[in-house]
Amino acid sequence: MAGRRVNVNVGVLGHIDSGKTALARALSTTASTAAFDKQPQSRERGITLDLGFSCFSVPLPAHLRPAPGAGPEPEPEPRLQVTLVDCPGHASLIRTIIGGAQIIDLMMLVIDVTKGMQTQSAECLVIGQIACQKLVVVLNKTDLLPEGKKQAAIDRMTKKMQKTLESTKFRGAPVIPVAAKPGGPDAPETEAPQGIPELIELLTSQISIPTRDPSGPFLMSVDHCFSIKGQGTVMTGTILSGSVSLGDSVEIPALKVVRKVKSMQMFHTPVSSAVQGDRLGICVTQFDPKLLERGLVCAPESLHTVHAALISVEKIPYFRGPLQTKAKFHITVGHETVMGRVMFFGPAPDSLDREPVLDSFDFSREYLFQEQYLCPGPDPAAAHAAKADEKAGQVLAGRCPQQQWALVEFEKPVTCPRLCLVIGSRLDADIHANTCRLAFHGVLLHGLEDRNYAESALPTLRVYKLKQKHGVVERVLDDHSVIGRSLFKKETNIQLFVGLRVQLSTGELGVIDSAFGQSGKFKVHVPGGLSPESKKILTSALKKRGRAGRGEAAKPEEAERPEPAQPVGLSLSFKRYVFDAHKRMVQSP
Ligand SMILES: Nc1nc2c(ncn2[C@@H]2O[C@H](COP(=O)(O)OP(=O)(O)OP(=O)(O)O)[C@@H](O)[C@H]2O)c(=O)[nH]1
Ligand SMILES: [Mg+2]
Repeated sequence: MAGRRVNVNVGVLGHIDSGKTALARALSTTASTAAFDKQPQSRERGITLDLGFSCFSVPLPAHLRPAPGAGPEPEPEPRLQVTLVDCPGHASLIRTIIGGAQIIDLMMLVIDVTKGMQTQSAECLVIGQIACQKLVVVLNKTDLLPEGKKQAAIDRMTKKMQKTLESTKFRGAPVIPVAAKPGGPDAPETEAPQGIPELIELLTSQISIPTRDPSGPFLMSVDHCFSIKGQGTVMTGTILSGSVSLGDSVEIPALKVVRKVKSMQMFHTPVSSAVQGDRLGICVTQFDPKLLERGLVCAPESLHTVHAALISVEKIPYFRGPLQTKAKFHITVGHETVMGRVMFFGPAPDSLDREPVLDSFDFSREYLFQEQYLCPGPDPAAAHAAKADEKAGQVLAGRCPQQQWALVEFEKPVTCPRLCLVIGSRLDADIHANTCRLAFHGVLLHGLEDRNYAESALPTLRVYKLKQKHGVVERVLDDHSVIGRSLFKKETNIQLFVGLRVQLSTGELGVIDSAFGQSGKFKVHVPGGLSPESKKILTSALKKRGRAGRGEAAKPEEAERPEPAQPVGLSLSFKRYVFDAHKRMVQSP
Protein backbone atom coordinates (compact mmCIF):
# COMPACT_ATOMS: atom_id res chain seq x y z
CA MET A 1 0.00 0.00 0.00
CA ALA A 2 1.13 3.57 -0.70
CA GLY A 3 2.45 5.82 2.07
CA ARG A 4 0.26 6.11 5.09
CA ARG A 5 -1.99 9.14 5.26
CA VAL A 6 -3.97 10.54 8.09
CA ASN A 7 -7.01 12.60 7.16
CA VAL A 8 -8.34 15.57 9.10
CA ASN A 9 -11.24 17.76 8.14
CA VAL A 10 -11.07 21.49 8.45
CA GLY A 11 -14.19 23.60 8.01
CA VAL A 12 -13.83 27.00 6.33
CA LEU A 13 -16.57 29.23 7.65
CA GLY A 14 -17.31 32.91 7.74
CA HIS A 15 -19.51 35.71 6.57
CA ILE A 16 -20.41 35.94 2.91
CA ASP A 17 -17.56 37.32 0.78
CA SER A 18 -15.01 37.12 3.56
CA GLY A 19 -12.85 35.09 1.18
CA LYS A 20 -13.44 31.48 2.24
CA THR A 21 -13.21 30.05 -1.25
CA ALA A 22 -10.20 32.19 -2.08
CA LEU A 23 -8.55 30.95 1.10
CA ALA A 24 -9.30 27.29 0.40
CA ARG A 25 -7.85 27.73 -3.07
CA ALA A 26 -4.75 29.52 -1.80
CA LEU A 27 -4.14 26.84 0.84
CA SER A 28 -4.49 23.98 -1.59
CA THR A 29 -2.24 25.52 -4.23
CA THR A 30 0.46 26.75 -1.88
CA ALA A 31 0.65 23.47 0.00
CA SER A 32 0.74 21.37 -3.17
CA THR A 33 3.41 23.50 -4.78
CA ALA A 34 5.51 23.31 -1.66
CA ALA A 35 5.07 19.58 -1.58
CA PHE A 36 5.81 19.40 -5.27
CA ASP A 37 9.11 21.18 -4.76
CA LYS A 38 10.24 18.58 -2.29
CA GLN A 39 8.79 15.36 -3.52
CA PRO A 40 7.04 15.16 -6.88
CA GLN A 41 5.08 12.03 -5.97
CA SER A 42 3.22 13.86 -3.21
CA ARG A 43 1.45 16.06 -5.68
CA GLU A 44 -1.34 13.57 -5.67
CA ARG A 45 -4.29 15.38 -4.15
CA GLY A 46 -6.58 12.66 -2.95
CA ILE A 47 -10.04 12.31 -4.31
CA THR A 48 -11.15 15.37 -6.22
CA LEU A 49 -14.46 16.35 -4.90
CA ASP A 50 -17.48 18.39 -5.42
CA LEU A 51 -17.29 22.14 -5.09
CA GLY A 52 -16.61 23.09 -1.51
CA PHE A 53 -14.23 20.22 -0.93
CA SER A 54 -10.54 20.48 -1.60
CA CYS A 55 -7.50 19.17 0.12
CA PHE A 56 -3.79 19.46 0.56
CA SER A 57 -1.22 17.38 2.34
CA VAL A 58 1.85 18.06 4.43
CA PRO A 59 4.33 15.77 6.15
CA LEU A 60 2.70 14.31 9.24
CA PRO A 61 3.81 16.60 12.08
CA ALA A 62 5.79 15.07 14.91
CA HIS A 63 3.04 15.52 17.49
CA LEU A 64 0.73 13.29 15.43
CA ARG A 65 3.21 10.48 14.88
CA PRO A 66 2.84 7.39 17.02
CA ALA A 67 5.47 7.02 19.70
CA PRO A 68 8.39 4.86 18.53
CA GLY A 69 7.72 1.24 19.27
CA ALA A 70 3.97 1.74 19.53
CA GLY A 71 1.92 -0.06 16.93
CA PRO A 72 3.16 -1.26 13.57
CA GLU A 73 6.39 -0.09 12.00
CA PRO A 74 5.95 3.61 11.14
CA GLU A 75 5.75 4.53 7.48
CA PRO A 76 8.90 6.20 6.15
CA GLU A 77 7.10 9.36 5.05
CA PRO A 78 3.65 9.51 6.52
CA ARG A 79 1.55 12.48 5.47
CA LEU A 80 -1.27 14.49 6.91
CA GLN A 81 -4.10 15.15 4.50
CA VAL A 82 -6.16 18.20 5.30
CA THR A 83 -9.60 18.14 3.69
CA LEU A 84 -11.03 21.63 3.51
CA VAL A 85 -14.79 21.91 3.72
CA ASP A 86 -15.51 25.29 2.18
CA CYS A 87 -18.96 26.25 3.39
CA PRO A 88 -21.21 28.13 1.02
CA GLY A 89 -24.27 30.37 1.59
CA HIS A 90 -26.66 30.51 4.49
CA ALA A 91 -29.11 27.68 4.85
CA SER A 92 -26.81 25.18 3.20
CA LEU A 93 -24.05 26.33 5.50
CA ILE A 94 -25.94 25.18 8.52
CA ARG A 95 -26.72 21.85 6.88
CA THR A 96 -23.16 21.30 5.74
CA ILE A 97 -21.76 22.00 9.15
CA ILE A 98 -24.21 19.87 11.01
CA GLY A 99 -23.74 17.17 8.44
CA GLY A 100 -20.04 17.32 8.99
CA ALA A 101 -20.30 18.03 12.70
CA GLN A 102 -18.70 14.78 13.68
CA ILE A 103 -15.89 15.05 11.18
CA ILE A 104 -14.86 18.68 11.25
CA ASP A 105 -11.86 18.48 13.49
CA LEU A 106 -11.03 22.15 13.32
CA MET A 107 -12.84 25.24 12.15
CA MET A 108 -11.27 28.19 10.38
CA LEU A 109 -13.33 31.30 10.92
CA VAL A 110 -12.57 33.71 8.10
CA ILE A 111 -13.01 37.38 8.97
CA ASP A 112 -12.73 40.24 6.51
CA VAL A 113 -10.18 42.34 8.38
CA THR A 114 -11.74 45.56 7.09
CA LYS A 115 -15.15 44.61 8.51
CA GLY A 116 -14.56 42.54 11.63
CA MET A 117 -17.26 40.30 13.09
CA GLN A 118 -20.39 40.29 10.94
CA THR A 119 -23.75 38.64 11.50
CA GLN A 120 -22.78 35.37 9.91
CA SER A 121 -19.37 35.28 11.50
CA ALA A 122 -21.27 35.22 14.77
CA GLU A 123 -23.52 32.42 13.54
CA CYS A 124 -20.50 30.43 12.45
CA LEU A 125 -18.99 30.89 15.86
CA VAL A 126 -22.19 29.54 17.37
CA ILE A 127 -22.15 26.49 15.10
CA GLY A 128 -18.48 26.01 15.85
CA GLN A 129 -19.19 25.95 19.55
CA ILE A 130 -21.82 23.29 19.07
CA ALA A 131 -19.98 21.16 16.56
CA CYS A 132 -16.22 21.67 16.78
CA GLN A 133 -13.46 21.38 19.29
CA LYS A 134 -10.85 23.72 17.83
CA LEU A 135 -10.77 27.07 16.12
CA VAL A 136 -8.34 29.23 14.19
CA VAL A 137 -9.40 32.78 13.29
CA VAL A 138 -8.10 33.98 9.93
CA LEU A 139 -8.09 37.73 9.28
CA ASN A 140 -8.31 37.95 5.50
CA LYS A 141 -7.87 40.78 2.97
CA THR A 142 -5.03 42.44 4.86
CA ASP A 143 -3.88 43.81 1.47
CA LEU A 144 -6.78 46.27 1.69
CA LEU A 145 -5.33 47.93 4.79
CA PRO A 146 -3.41 51.15 4.14
CA GLU A 147 0.29 50.34 4.00
CA GLY A 148 1.54 52.55 6.84
CA LYS A 149 -1.23 51.49 9.28
CA LYS A 150 -1.40 47.82 8.36
CA GLN A 151 0.21 46.29 11.43
CA ALA A 152 -1.68 48.56 13.81
CA ALA A 153 -5.00 47.66 12.18
CA ILE A 154 -4.17 43.93 12.31
CA ASP A 155 -3.21 44.23 15.98
CA ARG A 156 -6.42 46.06 16.75
CA MET A 157 -8.59 43.48 15.01
CA THR A 158 -6.65 40.63 16.61
CA LYS A 159 -7.40 42.08 20.06
CA LYS A 160 -11.05 42.55 19.16
CA MET A 161 -11.35 38.96 18.03
CA GLN A 162 -9.60 37.69 21.15
CA LYS A 163 -12.10 39.63 23.19
CA THR A 164 -15.02 38.14 21.24
CA LEU A 165 -13.65 34.65 21.81
CA GLU A 166 -13.26 35.23 25.50
CA SER A 167 -16.87 34.39 26.23
CA THR A 168 -16.79 31.29 24.04
CA LYS A 169 -15.26 27.87 24.43
CA PHE A 170 -12.56 28.98 21.98
CA ARG A 171 -11.02 31.40 24.42
CA GLY A 172 -7.36 31.94 23.56
CA ALA A 173 -7.62 30.46 20.06
CA PRO A 174 -4.99 31.79 17.63
CA VAL A 175 -5.72 34.68 15.25
CA ILE A 176 -3.62 35.01 12.08
CA PRO A 177 -3.56 37.59 9.25
CA VAL A 178 -3.50 36.61 5.55
CA ALA A 179 -4.38 37.95 2.13
CA ALA A 180 -5.86 35.01 0.22
CA LYS A 181 -6.35 36.92 -3.00
CA PRO A 182 -4.48 40.23 -2.83
CA GLY A 183 -5.99 42.81 -5.13
CA GLY A 184 -9.34 41.05 -5.24
CA PRO A 185 -11.07 39.47 -8.24
CA ASP A 186 -9.38 41.61 -10.87
CA ALA A 187 -5.84 41.04 -9.72
CA PRO A 188 -3.73 38.87 -12.01
CA GLU A 189 -3.40 35.23 -11.04
CA THR A 190 0.31 35.84 -10.61
CA GLU A 191 -0.36 37.93 -7.50
CA ALA A 192 0.74 35.55 -4.75
CA PRO A 193 -1.34 35.08 -1.62
CA GLN A 194 0.26 36.35 1.58
CA GLY A 195 0.64 34.60 4.89
CA ILE A 196 -0.39 31.16 3.64
CA PRO A 197 2.77 29.18 4.63
CA GLU A 198 2.41 30.67 8.14
CA LEU A 199 -1.25 29.61 8.21
CA ILE A 200 -0.38 26.07 7.10
CA GLU A 201 2.21 25.90 9.85
CA LEU A 202 -0.28 27.14 12.41
CA LEU A 203 -2.96 24.69 11.25
CA THR A 204 -0.53 21.80 11.36
CA SER A 205 0.48 22.66 14.90
CA GLN A 206 -3.14 23.07 16.05
CA ILE A 207 -4.58 19.92 14.53
CA SER A 208 -5.17 16.96 16.74
CA ILE A 209 -6.80 13.82 15.51
CA PRO A 210 -9.75 12.73 17.58
CA THR A 211 -10.02 9.05 18.38
CA ARG A 212 -11.83 7.44 15.49
CA ASP A 213 -14.34 4.85 16.55
CA PRO A 214 -14.83 1.91 14.15
CA SER A 215 -17.71 0.50 16.18
CA GLY A 216 -21.26 1.64 15.74
CA PRO A 217 -23.30 1.56 12.55
CA PHE A 218 -21.65 2.65 9.30
CA LEU A 219 -22.74 6.11 8.16
CA MET A 220 -21.18 8.16 5.39
CA SER A 221 -22.02 11.64 4.17
CA VAL A 222 -21.89 11.58 0.36
CA ASP A 223 -20.86 14.73 -1.46
CA HIS A 224 -20.36 13.41 -4.98
CA CYS A 225 -21.83 10.60 -7.00
CA PHE A 226 -21.01 9.37 -10.52
CA SER A 227 -21.02 6.14 -12.51
CA ILE A 228 -18.16 4.27 -14.12
CA LYS A 229 -19.21 2.27 -17.12
CA GLY A 230 -19.03 -1.43 -16.58
CA GLN A 231 -18.11 -1.10 -12.93
CA GLY A 232 -20.88 0.53 -10.99
CA THR A 233 -21.72 3.75 -9.20
CA VAL A 234 -19.15 5.59 -7.12
CA MET A 235 -20.03 7.70 -4.10
CA THR A 236 -17.39 9.86 -2.47
CA GLY A 237 -17.66 11.31 0.97
CA THR A 238 -16.62 11.20 4.59
CA ILE A 239 -17.36 8.44 7.06
CA LEU A 240 -19.30 9.92 9.96
CA SER A 241 -19.47 6.79 12.09
CA GLY A 242 -18.54 3.13 12.13
CA SER A 243 -16.58 1.35 9.44
CA VAL A 244 -17.09 -0.35 6.08
CA SER A 245 -15.41 -3.28 4.35
CA LEU A 246 -15.40 -4.80 0.87
CA GLY A 247 -18.45 -6.97 0.27
CA ASP A 248 -20.58 -5.19 2.90
CA SER A 249 -24.15 -4.30 2.07
CA VAL A 250 -24.93 -0.63 2.34
CA GLU A 251 -28.24 1.17 2.19
CA ILE A 252 -29.01 4.43 0.40
CA PRO A 253 -31.98 5.47 2.52
CA ALA A 254 -33.13 8.28 0.23
CA LEU A 255 -33.58 5.74 -2.58
CA LYS A 256 -34.58 2.87 -0.34
CA VAL A 257 -32.08 0.56 -2.02
CA VAL A 258 -29.36 -1.76 -0.71
CA ARG A 259 -26.16 -2.31 -2.70
CA LYS A 260 -22.98 -4.34 -2.30
CA VAL A 261 -19.59 -2.66 -1.91
CA LYS A 262 -17.52 -3.78 -4.92
CA SER A 263 -14.39 -1.68 -4.39
CA MET A 264 -13.16 1.25 -2.36
CA GLN A 265 -10.44 3.86 -2.71
CA MET A 266 -8.76 6.26 -0.37
CA PHE A 267 -6.43 8.80 -1.99
CA HIS A 268 -6.63 6.87 -5.27
CA THR A 269 -5.41 3.73 -3.55
CA PRO A 270 -7.59 0.63 -3.28
CA VAL A 271 -8.44 -0.28 0.29
CA SER A 272 -10.43 -3.12 1.82
CA SER A 273 -11.83 -1.21 4.78
CA ALA A 274 -12.21 2.33 6.12
CA VAL A 275 -13.30 3.91 9.41
CA GLN A 276 -14.83 7.07 10.88
CA GLY A 277 -13.13 10.26 9.68
CA ASP A 278 -11.75 8.72 6.46
CA ARG A 279 -12.48 10.24 3.09
CA LEU A 280 -13.50 7.48 0.80
CA GLY A 281 -14.69 6.62 -2.70
CA ILE A 282 -16.97 3.63 -2.62
CA CYS A 283 -18.07 1.71 -5.72
CA VAL A 284 -21.31 -0.24 -5.50
CA THR A 285 -23.44 -2.13 -7.98
CA GLN A 286 -25.10 0.19 -10.45
CA PHE A 287 -27.77 2.77 -9.60
CA ASP A 288 -28.54 6.07 -11.30
CA PRO A 289 -26.07 8.60 -9.81
CA LYS A 290 -28.38 11.47 -10.75
CA LEU A 291 -30.74 10.34 -8.01
CA LEU A 292 -28.21 11.02 -5.30
CA GLU A 293 -26.32 14.29 -5.49
CA ARG A 294 -25.61 14.49 -1.84
CA GLY A 295 -26.94 12.44 0.97
CA LEU A 296 -26.28 9.52 3.21
CA VAL A 297 -25.26 5.95 2.80
CA CYS A 298 -25.38 3.66 5.81
CA ALA A 299 -25.48 0.15 7.19
CA PRO A 300 -28.85 -1.35 6.22
CA GLU A 301 -31.67 -0.24 8.53
CA SER A 302 -29.38 1.74 10.81
CA LEU A 303 -31.16 5.03 10.26
CA HIS A 304 -34.68 5.64 11.36
CA THR A 305 -37.40 7.77 9.88
CA VAL A 306 -39.22 9.76 12.49
CA HIS A 307 -42.37 11.87 12.53
CA ALA A 308 -41.63 13.48 15.87
CA ALA A 309 -38.84 13.40 18.41
CA LEU A 310 -37.98 14.05 22.01
CA ILE A 311 -34.86 16.16 22.18
CA SER A 312 -32.77 17.77 24.86
CA VAL A 313 -32.69 21.55 24.40
CA GLU A 314 -30.25 24.33 25.10
CA LYS A 315 -31.02 27.83 24.00
CA ILE A 316 -28.38 29.63 21.98
CA PRO A 317 -27.72 32.73 24.07
CA TYR A 318 -27.33 35.03 21.07
CA PHE A 319 -30.83 34.25 19.86
CA ARG A 320 -33.06 37.19 20.70
CA GLY A 321 -36.49 36.61 22.09
CA PRO A 322 -38.10 33.71 23.86
CA LEU A 323 -38.47 30.13 22.66
CA GLN A 324 -42.17 29.56 22.83
CA THR A 325 -44.11 26.35 23.00
CA LYS A 326 -46.17 25.82 19.84
CA ALA A 327 -43.75 27.97 17.81
CA LYS A 328 -42.40 26.65 14.53
CA PHE A 329 -38.69 26.45 13.77
CA HIS A 330 -36.50 25.12 11.01
CA ILE A 331 -35.18 21.98 12.56
CA THR A 332 -31.98 20.49 11.25
CA VAL A 333 -31.81 16.83 12.21
CA GLY A 334 -28.72 14.99 11.05
CA HIS A 335 -28.61 15.94 7.38
CA GLU A 336 -32.09 17.22 6.81
CA THR A 337 -33.83 20.46 7.62
CA VAL A 338 -37.59 20.50 7.99
CA MET A 339 -40.14 22.66 9.75
CA GLY A 340 -41.18 21.47 13.16
CA ARG A 341 -43.39 22.60 16.00
CA VAL A 342 -41.99 22.47 19.50
CA MET A 343 -43.36 21.95 22.98
CA PHE A 344 -40.94 22.68 25.80
CA PHE A 345 -40.94 20.89 29.12
CA GLY A 346 -38.72 20.45 32.12
CA PRO A 347 -38.27 18.10 35.05
CA ALA A 348 -40.94 17.81 37.73
CA PRO A 349 -40.14 20.33 40.52
CA ASP A 350 -38.68 17.65 42.79
CA SER A 351 -35.97 16.75 40.26
CA LEU A 352 -34.85 20.17 39.06
CA ASP A 353 -31.24 19.44 39.92
CA ARG A 354 -30.89 16.09 38.23
CA GLU A 355 -27.79 15.85 36.08
CA PRO A 356 -28.54 16.12 32.36
CA VAL A 357 -28.86 12.79 30.54
CA LEU A 358 -27.84 13.09 26.91
CA ASP A 359 -28.19 9.60 25.58
CA SER A 360 -31.73 8.57 26.41
CA PHE A 361 -35.16 9.78 27.38
CA ASP A 362 -36.79 8.43 30.52
CA PHE A 363 -40.48 7.73 29.95
CA SER A 364 -40.92 6.54 33.52
CA ARG A 365 -40.51 10.07 34.87
CA GLU A 366 -42.93 12.93 35.06
CA TYR A 367 -42.23 16.28 33.44
CA LEU A 368 -43.61 19.76 33.83
CA PHE A 369 -45.04 21.53 30.82
CA GLN A 370 -43.50 24.94 29.97
CA GLU A 371 -45.05 27.79 28.04
CA GLN A 372 -41.52 28.49 26.93
CA TYR A 373 -37.86 27.59 27.43
CA LEU A 374 -36.60 28.88 30.78
CA CYS A 375 -33.40 30.87 30.80
CA PRO A 376 -31.17 31.16 33.84
CA GLY A 377 -30.04 34.49 35.17
CA PRO A 378 -31.31 38.00 34.74
CA ASP A 379 -32.42 37.54 31.15
CA PRO A 380 -35.49 39.60 30.25
CA ALA A 381 -36.84 36.62 28.33
CA ALA A 382 -36.60 34.60 31.54
CA ALA A 383 -38.63 37.07 33.52
CA HIS A 384 -41.17 36.96 30.76
CA ALA A 385 -41.19 33.18 30.79
CA ALA A 386 -41.56 33.05 34.54
CA LYS A 387 -44.62 35.25 34.27
CA ALA A 388 -46.20 33.11 31.60
CA ASP A 389 -45.58 30.01 33.63
CA GLU A 390 -46.84 31.60 36.80
CA LYS A 391 -50.03 32.26 34.96
CA ALA A 392 -50.15 28.64 34.02
CA GLY A 393 -49.86 27.81 37.71
CA GLN A 394 -46.32 26.55 37.50
CA VAL A 395 -44.22 26.47 40.61
CA LEU A 396 -40.54 26.67 39.84
CA ALA A 397 -40.13 29.84 41.88
CA GLY A 398 -37.71 31.35 39.38
CA ARG A 399 -35.38 28.38 39.46
CA CYS A 400 -33.96 27.11 36.24
CA PRO A 401 -33.77 23.34 35.72
CA GLN A 402 -30.50 21.61 34.84
CA GLN A 403 -32.03 20.14 31.70
CA GLN A 404 -34.97 21.00 29.50
CA TRP A 405 -36.53 19.05 26.68
CA ALA A 406 -38.80 19.54 23.73
CA LEU A 407 -41.20 17.45 21.77
CA VAL A 408 -40.66 18.32 18.11
CA GLU A 409 -43.37 17.42 15.63
CA PHE A 410 -42.07 17.47 12.06
CA GLU A 411 -44.06 18.65 9.08
CA LYS A 412 -42.63 15.76 7.12
CA PRO A 413 -40.76 12.70 8.33
CA VAL A 414 -36.97 12.88 8.57
CA THR A 415 -34.40 10.13 8.28
CA CYS A 416 -31.57 10.42 10.75
CA PRO A 417 -29.09 8.52 12.87
CA ARG A 418 -29.76 7.90 16.53
CA LEU A 419 -28.66 10.55 19.03
CA CYS A 420 -27.91 12.98 16.22
CA LEU A 421 -27.42 16.67 16.67
CA VAL A 422 -30.50 18.87 16.35
CA ILE A 423 -30.43 22.59 15.65
CA GLY A 424 -33.48 24.80 15.69
CA SER A 425 -33.29 28.03 13.73
CA ARG A 426 -35.28 30.74 12.09
CA LEU A 427 -33.83 30.60 8.61
CA ASP A 428 -36.63 32.78 7.31
CA ALA A 429 -35.47 35.70 9.46
CA ASP A 430 -34.09 38.63 7.54
CA ILE A 431 -30.49 37.77 6.78
CA HIS A 432 -29.58 41.44 6.70
CA ALA A 433 -30.95 42.06 10.16
CA ASN A 434 -28.19 41.84 12.66
CA THR A 435 -29.54 38.86 14.57
CA CYS A 436 -28.56 35.28 15.16
CA ARG A 437 -30.92 32.92 13.36
CA LEU A 438 -29.87 29.91 15.39
CA ALA A 439 -32.22 29.47 18.31
CA PHE A 440 -31.43 26.22 20.12
CA HIS A 441 -29.53 23.00 19.85
CA GLY A 442 -29.79 19.59 21.37
CA VAL A 443 -29.58 15.87 20.89
CA LEU A 444 -32.29 13.64 19.46
CA LEU A 445 -32.94 11.35 22.41
CA HIS A 446 -35.93 9.42 21.14
CA GLY A 447 -37.54 9.32 17.69
CA LEU A 448 -41.21 8.54 17.21
CA GLU A 449 -41.34 6.35 14.14
CA ASP A 450 -45.03 5.55 14.10
CA ARG A 451 -47.04 7.83 11.86
CA ASN A 452 -49.80 7.66 14.49
CA TYR A 453 -47.46 8.59 17.31
CA ALA A 454 -50.05 10.99 18.72
CA GLU A 455 -52.22 8.03 19.67
CA SER A 456 -49.62 5.31 20.07
CA ALA A 457 -46.70 7.03 21.79
CA LEU A 458 -47.60 10.42 23.20
CA PRO A 459 -49.95 9.12 25.92
CA THR A 460 -46.90 7.49 27.52
CA LEU A 461 -45.17 10.88 27.71
CA ARG A 462 -46.11 12.14 31.15
CA VAL A 463 -45.85 15.88 30.76
CA TYR A 464 -48.30 17.66 32.99
CA LYS A 465 -49.61 21.15 33.55
CA LEU A 466 -50.17 22.26 37.09
CA LYS A 467 -53.54 23.85 37.42
CA GLN A 468 -54.97 25.86 40.27
CA LYS A 469 -58.56 26.80 40.76
CA HIS A 470 -59.86 29.18 43.36
CA GLY A 471 -63.34 29.43 44.82
CA VAL A 472 -65.03 30.44 48.07
CA VAL A 473 -67.03 28.82 50.83
CA GLU A 474 -70.64 29.82 50.49
CA ARG A 475 -71.94 28.41 53.72
CA VAL A 476 -71.43 25.87 56.44
CA LEU A 477 -73.59 22.77 56.37
CA ASP A 478 -72.37 21.22 59.58
CA ASP A 479 -69.12 20.82 61.53
CA HIS A 480 -67.73 18.52 58.84
CA SER A 481 -69.07 19.99 55.64
CA VAL A 482 -69.38 23.22 53.72
CA ILE A 483 -70.85 24.27 50.40
CA GLY A 484 -68.42 25.88 47.95
CA ARG A 485 -68.94 27.95 44.84
CA SER A 486 -67.05 29.84 42.10
CA LEU A 487 -64.56 27.03 41.63
CA PHE A 488 -66.26 25.47 38.64
CA LYS A 489 -68.34 26.70 35.78
CA LYS A 490 -71.97 25.76 35.66
CA GLU A 491 -71.33 23.25 32.88
CA THR A 492 -68.31 21.57 34.52
CA ASN A 493 -68.74 17.90 35.24
CA ILE A 494 -67.96 18.06 38.96
CA GLN A 495 -68.02 14.28 39.10
CA LEU A 496 -64.49 14.38 37.58
CA PHE A 497 -63.22 16.33 40.59
CA VAL A 498 -64.82 14.23 43.32
CA GLY A 499 -62.23 12.96 45.78
CA LEU A 500 -59.69 15.74 45.09
CA ARG A 501 -58.40 17.69 48.06
CA VAL A 502 -59.10 21.38 48.50
CA GLN A 503 -57.46 23.74 50.92
CA LEU A 504 -59.54 26.24 52.90
CA SER A 505 -57.91 29.61 53.45
CA THR A 506 -58.60 29.10 57.15
CA GLY A 507 -56.24 26.13 57.08
CA GLU A 508 -58.51 23.09 57.00
CA LEU A 509 -58.23 20.42 54.34
CA GLY A 510 -61.37 19.31 52.59
CA VAL A 511 -62.31 16.74 49.99
CA ILE A 512 -64.75 17.40 47.18
CA ASP A 513 -67.71 15.21 47.96
CA SER A 514 -70.38 15.84 45.33
CA ALA A 515 -72.07 18.44 43.17
CA PHE A 516 -74.62 20.55 44.95
CA GLY A 517 -77.45 21.68 42.78
CA GLN A 518 -77.04 22.58 39.11
CA SER A 519 -75.11 25.85 39.29
CA GLY A 520 -71.57 24.60 39.76
CA LYS A 521 -71.76 24.53 43.56
CA PHE A 522 -70.36 21.58 45.40
CA LYS A 523 -70.23 19.95 48.78
CA VAL A 524 -66.89 19.67 50.57
CA HIS A 525 -66.26 17.17 53.33
CA VAL A 526 -63.85 18.41 55.99
CA PRO A 527 -62.54 15.22 57.60
CA GLY A 528 -60.87 16.98 60.53
CA GLY A 529 -63.87 19.19 61.17
CA LEU A 530 -64.02 22.99 61.06
CA SER A 531 -62.21 24.75 63.88
CA PRO A 532 -64.37 26.94 66.16
CA GLU A 533 -62.40 29.92 64.85
CA SER A 534 -63.27 29.12 61.22
CA LYS A 535 -66.88 28.52 62.07
CA LYS A 536 -67.04 31.95 63.67
CA ILE A 537 -65.53 33.64 60.62
CA LEU A 538 -67.78 31.75 58.27
CA THR A 539 -71.00 32.27 60.10
CA SER A 540 -70.46 35.96 60.82
CA ALA A 541 -69.41 36.68 57.27
CA LEU A 542 -72.28 34.72 55.86
CA LYS A 543 -74.84 36.20 58.21
CA LYS A 544 -74.07 39.68 56.99
CA ARG A 545 -74.33 38.51 53.44
CA GLY A 546 -77.55 36.66 54.18
CA ARG A 547 -79.15 39.70 55.77
CA ALA A 548 -78.26 42.10 53.01
CA GLY A 549 -79.24 39.70 50.29
CA ARG A 550 -82.51 38.58 51.82
CA GLY A 551 -85.57 38.62 49.57
CA GLU A 552 -85.80 39.49 45.92
CA ALA A 553 -87.28 42.87 46.81
CA ALA A 554 -83.94 43.96 48.17
CA LYS A 555 -82.42 43.97 44.69
CA PRO A 556 -82.04 47.73 44.19
CA GLU A 557 -79.86 47.84 47.29
CA GLU A 558 -77.61 45.13 45.99
CA ALA A 559 -74.89 47.55 45.02
CA GLU A 560 -74.58 48.52 48.65
CA ARG A 561 -74.52 44.96 49.88
CA PRO A 562 -71.60 44.79 52.31
CA GLU A 563 -68.84 42.41 51.16
CA PRO A 564 -68.42 39.46 53.49
CA ALA A 565 -66.05 40.62 56.18
CA GLN A 566 -63.64 37.79 55.52
CA PRO A 567 -64.47 35.49 52.65
CA VAL A 568 -63.08 32.03 53.12
CA GLY A 569 -61.29 30.80 50.01
CA LEU A 570 -61.04 27.30 48.63
CA SER A 571 -58.17 26.28 46.41
CA LEU A 572 -57.68 23.19 44.36
CA SER A 573 -54.36 22.17 42.81
CA PHE A 574 -54.20 19.37 40.34
CA LYS A 575 -52.17 18.05 37.45
CA ARG A 576 -53.49 17.51 34.01
CA TYR A 577 -51.40 15.41 31.66
CA VAL A 578 -51.04 17.11 28.31
CA PHE A 579 -51.42 13.89 26.34
CA ASP A 580 -54.10 12.22 28.43
CA ALA A 581 -57.00 11.63 26.05
CA HIS A 582 -59.40 11.51 29.00
CA LYS A 583 -58.25 14.85 30.41
CA ARG A 584 -58.16 13.38 33.89
CA MET A 585 -57.38 15.53 36.88
CA VAL A 586 -54.79 14.13 39.23
CA GLN A 587 -54.18 15.46 42.72
CA SER A 588 -50.92 17.36 43.04
CA PRO A 589 -49.06 17.53 46.31
N1 LIG B 1 -8.52 42.38 -1.83
C1 LIG B 1 -8.79 41.13 -1.52
N2 LIG B 1 -9.87 40.54 -2.01
C2 LIG B 1 -10.11 39.26 -1.67
C3 LIG B 1 -9.24 38.51 -0.82
N3 LIG B 1 -9.76 37.28 -0.67
C4 LIG B 1 -10.88 37.23 -1.40
N4 LIG B 1 -11.12 38.43 -2.00
C5 LIG B 1 -12.22 38.79 -2.88
O1 LIG B 1 -13.43 38.78 -2.11
C6 LIG B 1 -14.49 38.28 -2.88
C7 LIG B 1 -15.13 37.11 -2.19
O2 LIG B 1 -14.23 36.03 -2.14
P1 LIG B 1 -14.73 34.55 -1.99
O3 LIG B 1 -13.54 33.72 -1.76
O4 LIG B 1 -15.62 34.17 -3.09
O5 LIG B 1 -15.56 34.71 -0.66
P2 LIG B 1 -16.43 33.60 0.08
O6 LIG B 1 -16.28 33.85 1.53
O7 LIG B 1 -16.08 32.26 -0.41
O8 LIG B 1 -17.87 34.00 -0.38
P3 LIG B 1 -19.22 33.12 -0.24
O9 LIG B 1 -18.82 31.70 -0.49
O10 LIG B 1 -20.10 33.68 -1.28
O11 LIG B 1 -19.72 33.34 1.12
C8 LIG B 1 -13.91 37.92 -4.23
O12 LIG B 1 -14.16 38.96 -5.10
C9 LIG B 1 -12.44 37.76 -3.95
O13 LIG B 1 -11.64 38.05 -5.07
C10 LIG B 1 -8.08 39.17 -0.32
O14 LIG B 1 -7.28 38.63 0.42
N5 LIG B 1 -7.91 40.49 -0.70
MG1 LIG C 1 -17.24 30.76 -1.22
